[in-house]
Order: sequence, then C-alpha cells, then structure tokens
Amino acid sequence: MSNKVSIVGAGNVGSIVGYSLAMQGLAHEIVLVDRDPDRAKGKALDMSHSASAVRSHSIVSAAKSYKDIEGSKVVVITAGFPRKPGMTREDLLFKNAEIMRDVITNVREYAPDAIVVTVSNPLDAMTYTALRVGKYPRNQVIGMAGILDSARMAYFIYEKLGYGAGQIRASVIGGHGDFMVPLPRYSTVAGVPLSDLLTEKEIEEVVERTKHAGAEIVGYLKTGSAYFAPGKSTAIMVEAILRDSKQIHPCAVLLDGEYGVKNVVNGVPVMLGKDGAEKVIEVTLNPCEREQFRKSTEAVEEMINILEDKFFKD
Ligand SMILES: NC(=O)C1=CN([C@@H]2O[C@H](COP(=O)(O)OP(=O)(O)OC[C@H]3O[C@@H](n4cnc5c(N)ncnc54)[C@H](O)[C@@H]3O)[C@@H](O)[C@H]2O)C=CC1
Ligand SMILES: O=C([O-])CC(=O)C(=O)O
Repeated sequence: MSNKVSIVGAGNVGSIVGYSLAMQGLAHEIVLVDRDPDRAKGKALDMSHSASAVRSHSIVSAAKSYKDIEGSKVVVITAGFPRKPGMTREDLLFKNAEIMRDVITNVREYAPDAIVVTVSNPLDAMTYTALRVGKYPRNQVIGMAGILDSARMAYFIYEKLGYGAGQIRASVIGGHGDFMVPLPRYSTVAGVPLSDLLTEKEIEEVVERTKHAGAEIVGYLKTGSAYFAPGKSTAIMVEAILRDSKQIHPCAVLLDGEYGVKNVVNGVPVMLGKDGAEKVIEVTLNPCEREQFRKSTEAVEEMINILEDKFFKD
C-alpha cells in the first residue's frame, strides 16, 4: 500500500501536519502543494532537514503542479483562509468553498483514490463541499475537528483538576462550531467518571470553554487561528489511515441515517482504516445530548442549504 501523503495548503496547519508526519517517518513521501509555490518549497526543504536531523526517512517535497500528488494514499486539505478576531468560522463559507472546489477538482483528477482529510473551515460545510464536488463515496472524505475538540476538553479538565494529565479521555461530537456537543458523561480520568471528580458547575465551565477554545486562541494570535493542536490532530488521523489501525476517533462524516440524520456532515465516532471512514459508531445519547446533537446538525444543515442555493447553483 502506498504511504505517500500530500498536503494542499502549506500554511500554519499544513506545516504542522507535514512536520508531525515527517518526524514520525511513517509516510516515506510527503508532498506540499500551495498556491504560493515558494512557500511550499521553503517549508518542504526545512521539513526535510528536520527529518534528516532525527534520521527519519520521510522526504518532503514541494509540488510543481498537481500531477505530483499522483499515487497519494492520503490527501490533506488545509488550503483556505483562517478567521481573524471578531469573525466566526461561518464567515469563511463562500471564500473557502471556492478554494475547496478548485482543490478538490485537482485532487479528484490526479489522486482519485486517495482518502481525503479536510481541515479548512467551516469544517463540516467544507467536508460536504469536498464530497459534493468530487462525487466521492462517503468513506473517502473525512473532516478533522473531533480529535482537536476532545483534546481541548481533556486539557480544560486537567486545568480544573490539577492532576491526571495524560490520563484524561474526553469526548466531543457534533459540528465544529458553537453548537459542538461535549459529552461529559463519556469523559473519564483513568476510567473515573468526570461527575465523581468535578462539580456540575465546573463541568459546565469546561464545556463552555471547549466550545469557544478556537475563538479564544484567535483572540490571542490576532492574525489567524490555532495550528499546533489542529495539525497534530490531523496527523493522528493520517496515521490511523496509513497504519490501517481501525482505531475510533471523532471525525466529521456524511451521515446516512445514523443518529437519525441523512445527507448532513457531522462529527461522530468513526473507525479509521485504509479505506478511510470504515464504520460510523452510534453512541447512545440521553434526551438532552440528543437535543444538542439535533441543534448542531441543524446548524450544519443551514450552511449546506446556503451552499446549495448560492454556491452550487452558480
Ligand atoms: N478543522 C479544524 O479544526 C481547523 C481548521 N482550520 C482551518 O484550516 C484552514 C487553514 O488554516 P491555516 O493553516 O492557519 O491558514 P494559513 O493562511 O496559514 O494557510 C492556508 C494556506 O492555504 C494556501 N491556499 C489558499 N488557497 C489555495 C489554493 N487554492 N490552493 C492551494 N493552496 C491554497 C495559502 O497560500 C496558505 O499557505 C483555515 O480555513 C482554518 O480556519 C484551522 C484550525 C483548526
Ligand atoms: O477557531 C478557528 O477558526 C480555527 C479552528 O477551527 C479551531 O482552532 O478550532
């Protein structure tokens, strides 16, 4: 099986994805594509030097054209505008849909069988756009957000407790926006339920901070959004696909009746393997969680409807 990985968008997030993969040495060939070819070239060279320093056998190169992504097992798409303070992810909808259309058209042509991992925002709507433009089967396009949101929740749990770092498993499903659905009931520290460790008020504070963690970082950085945790979370997905690990991760996929939802992308636990999203796992939700998931689906559906009316009809 090929383990070549291409990354379209050699900006902040794309660079961390490439760097993480290069340090690991799992992908022998990593190709960076960017509309600014010098950016891709400079970063590819820098990453190859890092790989050489740690004796990793990953070689990172810059694409001269999309032809260079041929034979990729995975293509990661981080091309797109990041938000700035005062913006929501949804504000990027049309600009990034244009970029996604251009990128996917090329990816479908030159690496038609690659598993596509989408990262650009608004994530769920961009994953839908990729599926729609490329006419992909749903297992082939997977959005990255749930691993990131769950990692953030785990960190905020640690901050409240002051112990348990590295032992915290947090769970977030739903869309990558203000309506994401953190699941304290399915979050534990070394197997101990959160409700045995934190008060209801503390848990609520963790939930609220998780929902707005992206915006919190945008507020500090001012010129763009987070990239270390987003890049690493994406690399975790790529690794699961390359290794055919069959691990379960929260990812954004097109739902086909699961959770009572059809034809909308939303974040749910997914088994990842060589064929991409190989299985969608249905978690039992209580009425309150179900209602939150419904609201989250509605928010994504609204964006999809806007795209169908104003973008795909052009
Ligand atoms: N899903 C998630 O959880 C997260 C999503 N994001 C999203 O990821 C995207 C990238 O963020 P950053 O890397 O911080 O932005 P960035 O601005 O640092 O990088 C974006 C790169 O895309 C390139 N690009 C733009 N149009 C292109 C095209 N048509 N073809 C090839 N390359 C193109 C740009 O030249 C630039 O290098 C944003 O939309 C951001 O909102 C960021 C963090 C987390
Ligand atoms: O907040 C943003 O715009 C970028 C992102 O999706 C995140 O960091 O969660």
